[in-house]
Amino acid sequence: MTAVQATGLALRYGRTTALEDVTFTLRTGVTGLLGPNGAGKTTLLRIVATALPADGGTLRVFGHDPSTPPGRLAVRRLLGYLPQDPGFHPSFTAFEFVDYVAILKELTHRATRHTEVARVLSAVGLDDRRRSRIRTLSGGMKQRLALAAALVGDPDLVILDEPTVGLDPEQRLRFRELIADLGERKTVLLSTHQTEDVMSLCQEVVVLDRGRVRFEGTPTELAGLAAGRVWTSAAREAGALASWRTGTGLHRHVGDPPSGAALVEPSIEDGYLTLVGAAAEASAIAGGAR
Ligand SMILES: Nc1ncnc2c1ncn2[C@@H]1O[C@H](COP(=O)(O)OP(=O)(O)OP(=O)(O)O)[C@@H](O)[C@H]1O
Repeated sequence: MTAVQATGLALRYGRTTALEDVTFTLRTGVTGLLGPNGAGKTTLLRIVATALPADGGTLRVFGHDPSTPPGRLAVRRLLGYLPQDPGFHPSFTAFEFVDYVAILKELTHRATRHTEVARVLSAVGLDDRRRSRIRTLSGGMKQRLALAAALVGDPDLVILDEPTVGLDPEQRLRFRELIADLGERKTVLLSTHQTEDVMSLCQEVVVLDRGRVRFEGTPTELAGLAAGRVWTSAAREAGALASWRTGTGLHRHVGDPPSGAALVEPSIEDGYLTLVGAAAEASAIAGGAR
């Protein structure tokens, strides 16, 4: 079932074009949103989460149109959103904060609501900190608290803006399990800079670059963009789109391989670099030609 259909979305901040002609579809499962800094990911998530109206294009969330007040309300009832900078009241306890969000989400029956708040706090591993004041929590704990708030009420669409930032490896693993389970039943849109998150969690991936969709497909298809374009060698090679020294001491390169290069299996990161690196190179050439 189509959960979100975005067609030709556009948004400008003054003279900055943040999004242009953005079209994509989300269904049940986890979709990763990748893109360089400033690509427009947060802007897009805010639009889908009804926190920001688009300047152009159409958006349907479970058939509702968020550009109308009743449509917006209907979408908000089905939505959980973890923004990039969640605002916390530092003197609330963890429990009070999630309980407050649950009230806003119209969970009016006190006992049922409290059971639900306890459920999501437990799901993010904050059982033992439920009575702690938010100001006493670590950065990673606050991130998990924001995730709990996004999950309260079991929403059908969950939008997560860089949810793994600040999580330690164990918590990241736990987060992936939680989101993978959620993706069995719900629609999850997840913005991240971690290609590992995409590899281990996402059935679909959308790559944004400079406000435009550069790719929409599966993680395997994204990796496939770099097929025949990744190689290793003992020394750095100047002609590659991207090169880095790996832990083994070998240099890994993405780009046009020289003849006889030792080709290796591409990863999602290689596919992403092929896409974004090629676009950056093309715009540099276009800029240079002017
Ligand atoms: N409130 C704003 N006013 C003016 N320009 C903005 C505003 N918010 C974002 N921008 C600009 O819009 C573009 C897209 O920004 P956005 O935050 O959506 O990107 P992003 O992909 O989420 O980046 P990051 O990965 O760094 O979080 C950037 O050029 C940014 O500078």
